[in-house]
Amino acid sequence: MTNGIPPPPKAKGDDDLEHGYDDNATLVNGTSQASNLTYNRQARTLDGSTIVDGQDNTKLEGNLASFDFGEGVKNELSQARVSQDAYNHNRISIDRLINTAGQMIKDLQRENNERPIYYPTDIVDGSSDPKLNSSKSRMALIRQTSVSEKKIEKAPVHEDGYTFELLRISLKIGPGSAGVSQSLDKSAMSQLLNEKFNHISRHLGSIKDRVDDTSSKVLVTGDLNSGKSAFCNALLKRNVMPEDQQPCTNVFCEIIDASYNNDKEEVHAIPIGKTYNKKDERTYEVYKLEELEDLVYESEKYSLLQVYVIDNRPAARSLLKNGVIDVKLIDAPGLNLDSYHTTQVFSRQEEIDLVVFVVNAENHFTLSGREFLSSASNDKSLMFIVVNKFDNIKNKKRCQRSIMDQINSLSPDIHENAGEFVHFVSSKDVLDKIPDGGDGPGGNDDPDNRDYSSPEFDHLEGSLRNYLLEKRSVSKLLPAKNYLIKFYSDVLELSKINLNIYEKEHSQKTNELNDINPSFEKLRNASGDISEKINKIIETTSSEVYDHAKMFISHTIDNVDEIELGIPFNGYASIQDFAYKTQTRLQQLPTLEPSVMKF
Ligand SMILES: Nc1nc2c(ncn2[C@@H]2O[C@H](COP(=O)(O)OP(=O)(O)OP(=O)(O)O)[C@@H](O)[C@H]2O)c(=O)[nH]1
Repeated sequence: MTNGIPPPPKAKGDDDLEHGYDDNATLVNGTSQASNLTYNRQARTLDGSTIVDGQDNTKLEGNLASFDFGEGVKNELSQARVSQDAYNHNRISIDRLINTAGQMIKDLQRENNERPIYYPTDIVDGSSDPKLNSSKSRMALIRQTSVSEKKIEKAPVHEDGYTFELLRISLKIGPGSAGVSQSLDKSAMSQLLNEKFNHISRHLGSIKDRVDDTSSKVLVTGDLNSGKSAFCNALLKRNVMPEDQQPCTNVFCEIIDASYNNDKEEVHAIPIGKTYNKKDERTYEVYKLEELEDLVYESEKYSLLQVYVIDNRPAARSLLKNGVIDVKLIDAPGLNLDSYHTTQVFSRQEEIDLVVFVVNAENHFTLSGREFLSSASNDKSLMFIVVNKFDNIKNKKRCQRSIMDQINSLSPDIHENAGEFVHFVSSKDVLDKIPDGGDGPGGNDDPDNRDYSSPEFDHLEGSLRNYLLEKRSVSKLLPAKNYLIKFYSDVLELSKINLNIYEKEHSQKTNELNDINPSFEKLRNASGDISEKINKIIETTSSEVYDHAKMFISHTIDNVDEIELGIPFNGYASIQDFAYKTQTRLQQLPTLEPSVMKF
């Protein structure tokens, strides 16, 4: 077979890595923590009745005993629902905190532009560690820890012992240059701080995308004919994928909820060499769902089939789309020499949250299955093992014991948590109970009156949902939480430092004010006296001027008829002319003129 696969999708944090941002460690840590997950939930490892006769396999007994298919399993789905609610609650809280952080950054930047925020530059020399002082010892350390020299650079520590993480401003400090930072003026520091804020803001945006992303990919792989397609159908409660006794699925099939395709059920076949872009019809060919039967053989032509199906189940039961975790199932071709490498590469993609390995209960682990399991990358080492066709097995206990022994030698981690990760099921039994059409658009299924119940399969589904939720919490919510903790502690520390400085400045200014207060009081009193005197002078002067002017005007008015103006009065007909001439004459009188001008 020549199965080509699309290039592994770019991890969402790659952009940040390309830009050399220092906070990717948070995200990388988050991811790596996922690989260290141990699943020791009480409910799964309770000791109880033994269904295996093993002698030295007490752990196995415990794990298998945890296959409690009685009352406990009946609640598996509702437990998953509770976990989903809890996850959703945490996701919403983190979402809100991201929004608040974004707003806080805007406020800080506004403040920083109006009045530069103080950033502590009294940095203790980070190279003071004697281990790092000589070049010889530095090299030894590098060799010993096999990390790059860059990674062992120490973060600058501030005087009060706090180390900024996200708001760390890397200033070149080395022996003999301890004063470099002090020489940076306030505005240069505030600019550097603004750049930091911008970067954090961008990073918060990408974290938000990750937190809001509800899609999860589950790769279903396993030996040829082990029942991978039947298992996918059993999960979907619907016969979507073609099944056959002969090798059948040769092309990777990604099963997605039809809501991602305008609620249309169809298959998008992506020719080898093309990269799928749903918006660009030149990158794929469209087929009807019924044509899937033929398409799955076309491995020479297609690298991937995007299968859009409608899942009519209520959101809480739907695996493909329930708003908390929307699962995309990938039905892989059976493992053989041709497909082995391709499947390995596929399983390592960052997007794949979980690998489900389907084993045929009749054959146990084949060579390729054993190889796949033992060489699984660290991150995907915790995979689900579905031992299918268990209905065909007569001596079930012997089969279980033998397969568990194989698992123990291949992956002790999985064996340790077998109750969660190993499932003995019959996909056929589940499918046999589904009415024709299942939950598809033409299905005659009444979602409220179904009886698909298969305790083993319900348990498997519940474990699967729980694992995806926990994995998600670790790979998406935890890094976001860590980042937010760092952000808020940095901002808190910066605020404390600034508050401290402003309080100091405040008390210094208050002291200065207290010092100059007596002189100020003296001056104020003196100025009060002076202004009183000035007022008095103004008052007496005005009243004198007023009296004098009044007296002068009265005198002039009293004597106006005594002044010979020499203007004849020619009767009332020409009184206007007489008045005008009199006024002109009066103005010309030398004695009156100065007083008229003055007032
Ligand atoms: N008895 C029984 N038969 C099953 C079960 N699951 C699948 N089968 C049958 O096994 C055969 C192979 O099933 P598929 O689902 O096509 O297997 P597959 O692993 O997808 O096959 P390839 O993709 O070709 O590797 C079919 O005839 C199924 O009906 C099961 O749980 N019990």
